[in-house]
Amino acid sequence: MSGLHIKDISMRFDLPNGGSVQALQNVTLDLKEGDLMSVLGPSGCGKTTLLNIVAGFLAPTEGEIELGGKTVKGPGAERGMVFQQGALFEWMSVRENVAFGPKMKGEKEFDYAENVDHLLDVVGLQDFKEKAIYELSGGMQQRVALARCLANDPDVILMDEPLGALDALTREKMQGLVLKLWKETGKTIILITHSVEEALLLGERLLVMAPRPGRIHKEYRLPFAELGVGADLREVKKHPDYNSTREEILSMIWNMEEEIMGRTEASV
Ligand SMILES: Nc1ncnc2c1ncn2[C@@H]1O[C@H](COP(=O)(O)OP(=O)(O)OP(=O)(O)O)[C@@H](O)[C@H]1O
Repeated sequence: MSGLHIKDISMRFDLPNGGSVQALQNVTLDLKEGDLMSVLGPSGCGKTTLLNIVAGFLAPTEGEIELGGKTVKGPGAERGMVFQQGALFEWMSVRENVAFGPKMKGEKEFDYAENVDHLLDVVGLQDFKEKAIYELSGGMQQRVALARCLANDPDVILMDEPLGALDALTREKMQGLVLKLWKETGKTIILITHSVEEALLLGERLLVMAPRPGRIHKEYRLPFAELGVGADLREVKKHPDYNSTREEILSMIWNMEEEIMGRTEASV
């Protein structure tokens, strides 16, 4: 893969009442192989729309996505998606869920079985391979979702609030796992989150988006993801720049939301 290029993307949704919503306007972004980017921004700033366009689920009104020199024209195995709730196959075992992609590609079990076992070990599910999905906790289900995504060996992993439904402790453990997977696999990862703390920890690049129209507001390059690999994330949060960057971003998003509220109240 020679990089992911988001080239001057705009997205307008036409509404049934004849109006329209400009969900994204002129978004341009280049990611190189192995980049870990988190995306933050107030509700409605187009984060999910952007991810869906990169995934190929939506075609932009203007602009294009290029991955490895090829224009994205729809979904493809080189882009894996992890959702907030695992979107797993409830009736299959953990192992069957992870093996699903390679099986659908027509690979022989003999060829993929070892990798599936390895991935389940990597995400810490070695003792749960034969369990049914409904027997697992939310955190474990997200581990399955990560392993299932990796089993397809995508170049780019797109995560839409992957840890948003988890309790605080499980979420912290999973943040460590995301960092470990990023380092060990060298995949390019884009992760949407509503948590400023999570965005700081899981973004060596952190993108703040602004709404109406959805656009890039500011990008940060941060040391915390690199420092967090294999480390205690609570220690990373003691870095002298962590709190100041968090406060800066919180104020930025707070001000955007105040502005939206002001506009909404003025228009009532
Ligand atoms: N299918 C659609 N039809 C009409 N409008 C849409 C559609 N999808 C998204 N929008 C609008 O586009 C804008 C961006 O939505 P999007 O879901 O991408 O934002 P977001 O930043 O992911 O929000 P949130 O943080 O609340 O999930 C919003 O105003 C939303 O209402």
